Amino acid sequence: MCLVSYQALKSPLEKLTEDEWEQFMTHLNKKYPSIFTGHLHNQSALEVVKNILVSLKEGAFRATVNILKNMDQNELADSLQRDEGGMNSVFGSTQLRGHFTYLIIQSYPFCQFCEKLQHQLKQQTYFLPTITQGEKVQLQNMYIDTLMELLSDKNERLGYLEGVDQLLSQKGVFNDKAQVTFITGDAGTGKSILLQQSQSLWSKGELDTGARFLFAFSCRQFSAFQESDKISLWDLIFKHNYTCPDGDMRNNVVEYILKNPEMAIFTFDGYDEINSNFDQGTDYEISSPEETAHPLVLLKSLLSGKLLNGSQKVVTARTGTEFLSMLVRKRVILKGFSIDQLQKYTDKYSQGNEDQKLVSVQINSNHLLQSLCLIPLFCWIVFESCSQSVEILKTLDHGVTLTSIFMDLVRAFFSRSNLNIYTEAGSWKLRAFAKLAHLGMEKEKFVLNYDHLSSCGIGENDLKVGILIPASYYDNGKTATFQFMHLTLQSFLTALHLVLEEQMSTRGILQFFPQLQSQHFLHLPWRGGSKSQTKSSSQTNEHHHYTNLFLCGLLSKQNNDLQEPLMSLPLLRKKQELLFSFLSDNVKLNFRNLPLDKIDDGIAVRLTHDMLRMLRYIFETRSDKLAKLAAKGFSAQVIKLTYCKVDSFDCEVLAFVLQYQKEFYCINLDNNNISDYGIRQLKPLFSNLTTLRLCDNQIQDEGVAIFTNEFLKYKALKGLTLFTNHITDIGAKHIARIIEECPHFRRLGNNRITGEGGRYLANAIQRSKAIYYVGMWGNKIGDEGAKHFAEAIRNHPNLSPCFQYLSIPHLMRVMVLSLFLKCFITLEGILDHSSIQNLSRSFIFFVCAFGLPSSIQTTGFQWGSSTKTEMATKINRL
Ligand SMILES: Nc1ncnc2c1ncn2[C@@H]1O[C@H](COP(=O)(O)OP(=O)(O)OP(=O)(O)O)[C@@H](O)[C@H]1O
Repeated sequence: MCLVSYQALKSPLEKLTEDEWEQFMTHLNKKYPSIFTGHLHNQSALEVVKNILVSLKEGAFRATVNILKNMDQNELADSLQRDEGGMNSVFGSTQLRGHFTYLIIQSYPFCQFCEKLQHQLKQQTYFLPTITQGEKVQLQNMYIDTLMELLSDKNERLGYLEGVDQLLSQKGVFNDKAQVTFITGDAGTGKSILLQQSQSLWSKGELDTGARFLFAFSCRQFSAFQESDKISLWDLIFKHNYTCPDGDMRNNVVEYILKNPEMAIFTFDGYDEINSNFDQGTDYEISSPEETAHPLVLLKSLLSGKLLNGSQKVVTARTGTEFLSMLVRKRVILKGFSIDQLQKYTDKYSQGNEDQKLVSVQINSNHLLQSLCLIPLFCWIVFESCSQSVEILKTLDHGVTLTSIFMDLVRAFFSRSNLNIYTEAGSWKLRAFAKLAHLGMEKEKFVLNYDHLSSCGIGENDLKVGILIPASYYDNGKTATFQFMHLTLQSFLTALHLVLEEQMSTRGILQFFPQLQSQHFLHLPWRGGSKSQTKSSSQTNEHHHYTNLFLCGLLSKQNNDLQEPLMSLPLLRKKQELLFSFLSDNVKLNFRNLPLDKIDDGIAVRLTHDMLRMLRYIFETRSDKLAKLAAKGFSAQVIKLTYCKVDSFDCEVLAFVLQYQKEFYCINLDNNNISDYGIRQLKPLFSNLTTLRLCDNQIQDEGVAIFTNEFLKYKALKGLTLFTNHITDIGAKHIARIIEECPHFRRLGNNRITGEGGRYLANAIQRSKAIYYVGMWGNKIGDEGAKHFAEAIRNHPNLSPCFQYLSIPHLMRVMVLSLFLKCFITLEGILDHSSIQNLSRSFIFFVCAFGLPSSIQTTGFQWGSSTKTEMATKINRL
């Protein structure tokens, strides 16, 4: 049986000619560079098939079929696919392949460990965390891709990963020499789950890599070691994480990895959680996996490539965590669910369960909740809490806040153990967990032992509440250790401790705000700074930011009913007043006298991500006074929040503060992630908006429909820029209405507008007397759309002779058509060096007929004299 499958893979390859074989090997090596580490040539089909099978296992057939298809060897690919289908149906794929892989393993002893590793990872990654007792949710049933954006080293956006399988592919690599794929994202955007999914894919041979070993670590593990601990890399791997008996097998694996380090992937989850108190000396690194050192030194040496140079590393961290940029090969930013992804998630969650269907309906009908749920963690909390208690479901009707959904989560945990936080026993237990969370947060300890637990009054029995989960696998179960079910839950309970603790000095509640506390930053010397350097608040501990946010929520007057049963009213008032006066001092300090810039749209004030965080604090308090105070600081014509990591929930925050800005103004939100939900939250601001900039923000047609209706109500809109979103012809129809009624410039480049949308827009342009600018590059309006545009600009009072921004092929078409229509246009389009190299004959004829365009604006490329010379040469060659 196994020989059949082996033959099945080998025989089509043997049918390739010599050239085709070379081609096959080139494709294989390009796609899976780590399958062959030595010479590619002169490998027999037997060797190649063995290697493909050992590396890609269950994915071997699919990979070979894809490569054959890419080579246009469709017949061979089809016959291979038929063979695979036949074998699957006759023998059952798992059994057959398992048996076959076993035979292969006999000739590669280290593969026994690979198999073991795969099996272990398969088990480790099988389930998703859940609070519902006894019920386990399979990752593959609940996993939904999130938005995984690729960024360059200069923060330029490079597009999105289409699936987790591409995580280690060449897509988005900007530094081939570096070895770390660095994934960042806000709390709960799914970094750990992304790793879990990629590990699961690897164990099934479905990750786009040929690596044979994957070792997964949680960075928390590194903080659990004592400062004096020293171990070798092999011990860290084989004794602490993945048991491999000493002797032949281990020697074999070690020898193989040493020879082929690129065959090993190391993943490190939660780099932001590394305890900063360790200082191992700036330059101390080791190069031998046999050498013993503190595990943090091992980590540092692995990431820098000093140790096992060439091995692949994947690191996840919260947004804003420092990391030495020269080590980064590829950067991925997780942005949570898109609207469609959220829909898929809620559909999956509510399958077959009536309560959960109700939650889904709630989410769909509550805009604020929808925005919150774009963060997978928050969505998960809402579903989990509501499945525990119908009471909680009812609370979603009222104003939902980040703090309230975490309070619901805690109540859900307690109700699971038939405890109520407002009874004496329940409140006592709640305080104990809150005290433990605070103890850990203060010491940056995320792995806690029995001593810590008992010092806070938590006994073994309390573990069944589920707030704490075992972390002992970090130490092979030798000592029992625990962690909070999610780090954000630890942040929330820490804030709760600050509020409830009577002994705590009132000043003590502000201890995690950077300005009042001696700054306690995450620090590894080689992260790119030194301990002595002063850092901005964005570099402070991310977990403290969440604690502060929850503190603001818990002390909000709106949440009085949450706290009142748990503490004395005078103490609550005292703490509320202190926080209020602290925040208002801060607002005065940070938002008054902000530097102003003069830009095209007027006098601009630029808000930073740190300021946005302060606004989030204010929003969580729901204090109108603070919001008014902050709004005073933005009395400029333009409020700029570009590249500020504004998401749809932040739009509610902005609306809450900017509602007090009564003058007309422009808001620039380019390059954020606000989506249609964000547009909905911004609705209260549209009456005062004269210009709205929303480039690259995941806007779809629904969002366009919302602001179109708003803008048409007030007719104050002058500028609207929307390039690089997901607007289709439906959105174009809405925008056509805006063009007719609010005639100023509109930028619509790089959307999904086709000929039909082109027609709506062109007709609107024709009717609009005052429009003077339309940007359309990067759409697909085609010849049909171009024809309508050419007609529209003929004799147009403002757009002739200035017509702009159609993508190059369309620009050509418009120009040629315009010539026929005898409409003279000035070329002012997107031209870069390569497009000039490829200038079409029609363009050259155009130039011959009319001379060089008088004004050419280019993207990142000036129409300089060398270009003109180049043009002249081309023309002379005609
Ligand atoms: N892609 C996803 N599909 C389905 N559920 C997800 C996904 N990503 C995250 N979740 C849900 O959100 C929860 C939190 O995700 P995760 O722990 O990965 O976030 P994180 O970004 O690592 O957070 P933190 O920075 O706080 O550690 C998961 O336990 C899971 O229930």
